[in-house]
Amino acid sequence: MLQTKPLTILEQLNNAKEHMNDLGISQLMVSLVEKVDYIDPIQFFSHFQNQDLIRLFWKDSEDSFYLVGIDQFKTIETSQNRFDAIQKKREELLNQIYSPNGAEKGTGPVMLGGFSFNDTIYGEKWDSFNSGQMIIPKTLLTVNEDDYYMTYNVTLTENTDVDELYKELYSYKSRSHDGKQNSNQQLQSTNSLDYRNWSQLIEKAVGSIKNGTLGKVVLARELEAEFKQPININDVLVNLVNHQTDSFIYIFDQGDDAFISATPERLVKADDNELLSTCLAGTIKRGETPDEDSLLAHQLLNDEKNRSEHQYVVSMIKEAIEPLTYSIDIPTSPVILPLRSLQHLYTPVTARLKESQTIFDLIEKLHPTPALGGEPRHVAMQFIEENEPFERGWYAAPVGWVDADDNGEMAVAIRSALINQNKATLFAGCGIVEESDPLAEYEETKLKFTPMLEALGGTSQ
Ligand SMILES: C=C(O[C@H]1C=CC=C(C(=O)O)[C@@H]1O)C(=O)O
Ligand SMILES: [Mg+2]
Repeated sequence: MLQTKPLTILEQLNNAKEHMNDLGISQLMVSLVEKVDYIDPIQFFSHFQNQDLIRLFWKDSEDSFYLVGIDQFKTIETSQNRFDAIQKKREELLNQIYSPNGAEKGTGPVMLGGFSFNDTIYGEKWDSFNSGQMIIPKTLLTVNEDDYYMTYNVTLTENTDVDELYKELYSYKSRSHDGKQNSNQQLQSTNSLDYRNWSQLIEKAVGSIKNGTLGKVVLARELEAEFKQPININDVLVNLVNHQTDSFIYIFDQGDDAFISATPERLVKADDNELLSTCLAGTIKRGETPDEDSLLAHQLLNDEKNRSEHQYVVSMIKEAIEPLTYSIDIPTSPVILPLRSLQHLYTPVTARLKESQTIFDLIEKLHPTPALGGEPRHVAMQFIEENEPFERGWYAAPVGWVDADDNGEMAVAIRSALINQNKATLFAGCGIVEESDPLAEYEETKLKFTPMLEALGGTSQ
């Protein structure tokens, strides 16, 4: 077969301008894609610090797929009915964007963003976050295994000078960047819900479980940490990439406020009509030695309380997905997913989707799973809203990306932090079932704070 040479960006721009003239319109949004040589995604992200630009970062849990989005080309936001509203606005927007290159997965008018845990979001801390925020960046780097792509999203008008615009697209290459590192970050203080209040909260939940109102509920606490110097997001990213290798890494950096997560939990991945989801619930620490480690793993696999926490998630995901699929594959028992400082019970879910559902339909069905909310879902959500003494914001909510062909992936933003200057608010929660003991659950949240606290430069809690 005759292989045609891919068009250069300049050729694509000229073609798009011609296309616009042919259509007789005065303005056209265009998504241009080119295959490029190796670019380090972490360095690329870091390059744009201190430029007042929104920066978005995504790494998948296999360490094989990265997206780095810089600046906003188009942003869609919602304050209510978040999944449905975003999907409708997205469709409208995509219909107007001309993508002359049949795009590779994760290139072209890709949207990156996230949602809040609840349908609405409140509180000063979360002022610059909406209940749904998806962004098509101006410039996007896509790394898929060994393939590298740049996407440029632009608006052409009658007056656009294509040669000028072409130069502008590449101007980022010559901008200098501030590579200063805060290697000696020092934690000054931390503040979180004290144990007495925590244990009252857990006892209340266990009471509701015993009287049959609830099956399971996930309760969390926030930890406010203050550092000596402003937190350097680039440093945090490097720490997370180095230490949380089996996690998704997600950053939504708006300059003054950044939300960061290094989460092992996938909500949903849509790859053509193949669906992947993950049941992750049930936790124990890692051992100091390989022997202790496997003893702990064995203990976790055979622990009734943790198995019950896990089973709620498996049953709910199965029930939610089954009607949408031709076939679904869920192993009958979980395996261990070891992370750097803790290990989880893990059951992968694979399914073949019946018809093309958008990733937002799937999120709507799945969020929140009983790994983040509880069972029954509405009762658990209400219990959380009435009893947890803080606003979850984007904690435990879907974050990720979707391309124009509906390929995409959403993780659940646990092991996360909201960062503002020298302050960070960290979040960690745990699944409460009938056998839950407040002290053990408190220790579990401590374990879950550790990776992010260490990445921020602190070590103690
Ligand atoms: C809610 C969190 O973890 C969930 C995910 C894995 C294991 C969990 C657990 O064992 O309790 C939680 O359900 C969190 O880290 O904030
Ligand atoms: Mg647990």
